[in-house]
Amino acid sequence: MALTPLVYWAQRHKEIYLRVELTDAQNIDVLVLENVLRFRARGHGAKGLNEYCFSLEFLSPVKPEVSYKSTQRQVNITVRKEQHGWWDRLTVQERKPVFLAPDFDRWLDESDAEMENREKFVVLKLIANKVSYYWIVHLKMGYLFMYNLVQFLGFSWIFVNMTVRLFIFGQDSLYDTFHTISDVMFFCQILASVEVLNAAFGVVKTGVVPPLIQVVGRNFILFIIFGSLEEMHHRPVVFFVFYLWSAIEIVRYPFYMLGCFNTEWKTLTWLRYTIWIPLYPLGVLAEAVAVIQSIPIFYETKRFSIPVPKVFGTSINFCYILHIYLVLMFLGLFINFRHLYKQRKRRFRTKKRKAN
Ligand SMILES: CCCCCCCCCCCCC/C=C/C(=O)SCCNC(=O)CCNC(=O)[C@H](O)C(C)(C)COP(=O)(O)OP(=O)(O)OC[C@H]1O[C@@H](n2cnc3c(N)ncnc32)[C@H](O)[C@@H]1OP(=O)(O)O
Repeated sequence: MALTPLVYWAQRHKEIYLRVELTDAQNIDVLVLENVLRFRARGHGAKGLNEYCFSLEFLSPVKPEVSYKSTQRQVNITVRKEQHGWWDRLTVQERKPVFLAPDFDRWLDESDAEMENREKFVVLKLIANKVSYYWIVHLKMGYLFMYNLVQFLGFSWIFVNMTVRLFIFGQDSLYDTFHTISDVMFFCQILASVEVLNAAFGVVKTGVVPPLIQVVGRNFILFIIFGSLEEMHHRPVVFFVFYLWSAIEIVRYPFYMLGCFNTEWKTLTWLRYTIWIPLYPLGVLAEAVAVIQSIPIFYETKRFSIPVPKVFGTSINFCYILHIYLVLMFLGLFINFRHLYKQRKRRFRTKKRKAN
């Protein structure tokens, strides 16, 4: 006659765990049919080596798929509940079968189980946060690296091209800079607007005003003063402005590229935070010369003149706006010069502290 083994049980919100006390169990047969679990196996139980079996009709619906694992000491069975929830007891009949007892090794009451679930949830959330943080950091790094690489290639092309042409054609090269370089310069400067967005959205750790001044300032010169006035295209001032702009960028962008990998090359860092000292005032001076040279052209051609109501005259000549812009340029130079000076001090102070 088949005997009944001792069975211990515990539950979670999603599962039922059964531990059948049978050592070296063989020919195990477990199945769930119409919410009734039937177990049969041969092994060493309370009555020695024998055929053991039992059946349990569950309190609430369970999934028909059942999984079990046999170890030397016991058979562990897991049954999944059809609906997540906490059961008052295991079986339909109120009286507990005599072979069934709580598994105190795994026993949790409802609130403990909820706590366990919550802990699991918190751990999973932490893992998910870590994974998404990892992806965000790597995406940001990849994006910044590609951006800086493209700018570096663009400005290197400009700088090398202008230098080679200067060596080959000498002074003559100063007169056709716009025609040979402007397309790439337009591309790089339009792209540079991204730097304002990077600062605004916290992609890089810097204020919005310095890049905004730089982008607005340069694009004003490029599009309004050079781009819109054919008369300016052949002026040597274009050469000086483009050369000064690209001279700093072929240092700045590789510095950022290394920064994306938390790497630095001391000489490059020094150059990035030093050569702006002569280059920035020279650059703004060259831009001011360009603006001053463009004033008579705007005055004569009346280009971009702003129409006003008749009582004030016919229009405001754009050259008056340029006078105001000249003042703004030196204000902008002052703001960015101070910003870069602070960045330089911060950079070299931290370096010194790290060295100590
Ligand atoms: C409000 C509008 C008003 C308009 C008025 C217009 C007036 C215009 C007047 C002025 C016109 C100026 C025109 C420009 C002329 C010239 O350029 S002349 C040539 C010489 N120029 C220069 O030397 C300036 C070069 N430009 C710059 O240095 C910058 O553009 C800057 C905005 C002036 C300063 O850059 P900033 O990002 O603030 O400083 P950093 O120290 O370099 O960076 C801070 C941190 O951010 C990280 N970072 C920044 N950008 C990137 C990036 N692209 N990729 C990766 N990381 C980046 C950087 O690594 C720093 O991080 P930490 O290292 O952790 O500190």
